[in-house]
Amino acid sequence: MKATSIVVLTGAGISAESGVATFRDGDGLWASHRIEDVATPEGFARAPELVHTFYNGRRRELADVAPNAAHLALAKLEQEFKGDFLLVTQNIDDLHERAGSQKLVHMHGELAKALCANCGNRIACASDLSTDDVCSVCSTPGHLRPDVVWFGEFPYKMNQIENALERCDLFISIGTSGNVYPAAGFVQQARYAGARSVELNLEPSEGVDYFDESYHGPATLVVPAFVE
Ligand SMILES: CC(C)NC(=O)[C@H](Cc1c[nH]c2ccccc12)NC(=O)[C@H](CCCC/N=C(/NCCC(=O)O)S[C@H]1O[C@H](COP(=O)(O)OP(=O)(O)OC[C@H]2O[C@@H](n3cnc4c(N)ncnc43)[C@H](O)[C@@H]2O)[C@@H](O)[C@H]1O)NC(=O)OCc1ccccc1
Repeated sequence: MKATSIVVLTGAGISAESGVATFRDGDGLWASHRIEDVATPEGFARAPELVHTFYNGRRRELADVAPNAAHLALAKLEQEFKGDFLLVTQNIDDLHERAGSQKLVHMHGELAKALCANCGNRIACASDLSTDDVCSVCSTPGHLRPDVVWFGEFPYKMNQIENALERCDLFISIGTSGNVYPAAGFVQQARYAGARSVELNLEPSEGVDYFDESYHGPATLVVPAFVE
């Protein structure tokens, strides 16, 4: 792999063949749920039970899915690549970790964690959350929420991500539709830094014209083919 510093961005498409729903495909999450109700702080304030049901369901599903060849190919690339490497995922599932990825940031949070909206305490979360749950630090009930970034909220690890984008000479975007910012703007930031940009996706994304190269097909085929 002719590169000295790589940034990889992944979206729901990389987990689709593992059986994790995407957002915008026909049977995607946004086809059966309103973003305003389940993925905004306002929605959580209005009807926290509805939000807990949405994320509890997605957390339970993780027990029935496993990393696929695309997740495994990225973990192998990370291990073998001698240069700087950062995997930035928009996904809140834990399939990258289970595939062995370590140089990984979840810019939109993780289902495997809960956050107290009152005191900011973070805890590991492997079971359902409810409004009866009490924070072990501030001992107040009803403030524990999924540790995910909702619309209108600031994504996580943005400084680390932007530093890596400024340094990278290869930017690879996998399984994302390029609809949601700031992630959808990373390709421009990488190009501005002089990086070669590559899209690996089932179909052309919203931002396909920003990429130097694009290879379209199922992630389990195009990702191993590109990184090996
Ligand atoms: C709708 C959109 C227009 N709105 C936004 O972008 C908003 C507002 C906004 C900010 N800046 C803007 C600029 C212009 C316009 C709007 C904005 N952004 C925000 O609110 C963000 C916070 C957004 C985070 C929201 N939370 C998510 N997820 C966590 C929760 C949860 O998971 O429930 S977003 C969620 O949807 C996003 C899109 O999903 P994708 O992963 O791309 O999935 P999708 O289904 O859309 O596409 C799947 C793709 O895979 C492909 N595919 C399918 N199967 C396969 C397959 N088998 N193989 C390969 N590919 C496949 C398909 O072809 C498709 O292309 C992901 O980010 C995902 O995490 N916060 C913020 O901006 O803070 C301030 C700021 C500004 C600048 C700099 C710093 C801070």
